[in-house]
Amino acid sequence: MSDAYIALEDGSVIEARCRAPGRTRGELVFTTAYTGYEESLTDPSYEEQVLTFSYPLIGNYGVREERFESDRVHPRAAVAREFTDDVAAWLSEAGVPAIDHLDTRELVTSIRERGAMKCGIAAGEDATPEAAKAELAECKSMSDHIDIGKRVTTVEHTLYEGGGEYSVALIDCGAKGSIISSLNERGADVHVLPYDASEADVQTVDPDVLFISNGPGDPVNFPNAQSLVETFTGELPIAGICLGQQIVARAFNGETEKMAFGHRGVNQPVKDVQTGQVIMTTQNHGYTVSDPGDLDVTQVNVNDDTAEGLASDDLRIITRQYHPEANPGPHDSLGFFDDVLGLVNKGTPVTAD
Ligand SMILES: NC(=O)CC[C@H](N)C(=O)O
Repeated sequence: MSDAYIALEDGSVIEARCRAPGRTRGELVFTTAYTGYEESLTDPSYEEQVLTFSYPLIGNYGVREERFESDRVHPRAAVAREFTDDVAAWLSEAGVPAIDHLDTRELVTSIRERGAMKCGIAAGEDATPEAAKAELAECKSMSDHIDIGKRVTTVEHTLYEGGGEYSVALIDCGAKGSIISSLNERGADVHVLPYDASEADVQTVDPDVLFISNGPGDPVNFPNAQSLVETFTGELPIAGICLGQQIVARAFNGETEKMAFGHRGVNQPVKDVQTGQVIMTTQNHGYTVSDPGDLDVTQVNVNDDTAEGLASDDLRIITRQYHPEANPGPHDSLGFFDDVLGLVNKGTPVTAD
């Protein structure tokens, strides 16, 4: 008798071992990253998702809080071939179900073939296949989580000081901590503002840059951040990462769409359209910019040609679909933060009339 089950949208129910008990549901996604489980498990972009690690052994270098990207675990559950006791204890304490001892190669293959699926999990002494199926029956699609921003944003304006050379207003749609520290390290004070901050809230901090963070779910569900971009275009340089790129694109008449299974890993090759240079990037997204609207596509994914970087030189706008802050992952793209702050000294654009 197993003590854990995961029920998938394709009708299958897979037996597993309980490593942290509980019942839950979410969109089943996978990451191919072989390191960085602490960063991924605390990345707010995974809210409402169940994270499967394709790398088989998760936890082999322990659990250290200084590597966390936020103050809590965000995926609703975690799945691996084998979790170490450290990770199992951490997730148990956090109240986040974890299951292992299942064939994650098979699971990842079926996500690749069918696309990200809804799933239900039951783990613990009283777990049954029926309980996992009952969770699945309650699972909403990612786009239907219309209030997802509220669950991951800061409640109030918080200042992270970085020396005061620049001032950045970061609209927190579920920001990773290392975006803040990457800006702090370059001399920028970062004012983290709630995802529903008003135009006046932004004006109050008198920023040099408006920055839209990463975050979970469908960019359609972040209309306030989109209207801030529309309001401050031309007035301030604007930057965005991941969900931030998608929101900025939508503000410029662009479109976003859901991908089959998304990009989640630390070895996604990205090519700069102008220079032809390829860098390795960290990614975690299930939506993509299908139409850049009035912005230029400056970088593309080498595997599938999707938009990885957008810009408008005149309007001082620069975004990335991948995670330049890495954590986990290669540091090829840290220069993005220098480029963003470099926009400040370019001065206000001359508007054509
Ligand atoms: N990391 C992110 O910001 C994720 C963006 C968005 N939630 C997506 O899945 O595409």
